[in-house]
Amino acid sequence: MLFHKYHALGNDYIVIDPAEWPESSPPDAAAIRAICHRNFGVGSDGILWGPFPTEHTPYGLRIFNPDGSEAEKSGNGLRIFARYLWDTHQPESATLPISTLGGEVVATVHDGAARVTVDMGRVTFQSPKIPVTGPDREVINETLTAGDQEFTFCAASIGNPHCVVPLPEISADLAHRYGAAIENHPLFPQRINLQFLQVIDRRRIRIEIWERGAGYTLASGSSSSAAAAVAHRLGLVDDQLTVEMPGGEIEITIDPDYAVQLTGSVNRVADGTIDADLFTFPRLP
Ligand SMILES: N[C@@H](CCC[C@H](N)C(=O)O)C(=O)O
Repeated sequence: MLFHKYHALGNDYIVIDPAEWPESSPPDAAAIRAICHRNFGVGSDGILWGPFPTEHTPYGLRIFNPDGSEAEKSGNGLRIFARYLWDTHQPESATLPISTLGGEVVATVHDGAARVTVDMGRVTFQSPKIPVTGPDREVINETLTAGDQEFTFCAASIGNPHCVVPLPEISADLAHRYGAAIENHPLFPQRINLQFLQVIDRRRIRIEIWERGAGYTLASGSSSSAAAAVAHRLGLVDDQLTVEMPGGEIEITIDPDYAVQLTGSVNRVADGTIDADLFTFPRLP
């Protein structure tokens, strides 16, 4: 059972290639939780299962969170997967069409594979598409209560769902304190990824992230895309900007139709073998 570990700005993923796995289906939720566990497993912010052939591309990808749930899209997961394909599958072109549950995207590997760009698709703020409960509307500057605090938020989807909370100052502590309550808020029937957003200037924002199914992470590509698109929609930033996260920086371009392109580094960490003994531990905390 081979695995390949990469990180994109500290957002780490394990690639499991179906061609190297003993079963034809991906590991089940319990096995995913064990593999991703930071103490009892290999440790990662998720699992990338692919490539497998689809109707439109040889590069099908399924993305799993460390709690065993499946995500529609992941910006850093896609960038890592493109780098994995480049490292191991000898693709004819550095531009790779990849199919996810959240739609088809195109990734481009460049700078000797040190950096990867992904055309993430279009951001929508429309409630049924995210989804957010209540009437059909753009979810801009609404309020929610989490624990002891009321927040003004915007919601967006770029294939997967995001809640963006703009504030004058942000901290990792905010994400840790309110992340789980907002992820599981009744407004969001499929749960949600959360970003606290601080606008530095018209070309730079900072975010702190709480990911659905993963918790606090050092970086997130779809979160960067959603937060940048919200900041642009609110008129606070230009259409080209840098997103600062605890793990590093991503460059974003936003088209007039809110199609988002993101670029940043990807690093290869390790190739290894998962031992069957990992799955025998009776109960993970
Ligand atoms: N780290 C990712 C997002 C992964 C999926 C997310 N947790 C979800 O459930 O939607 C990224 O880089 O976009």
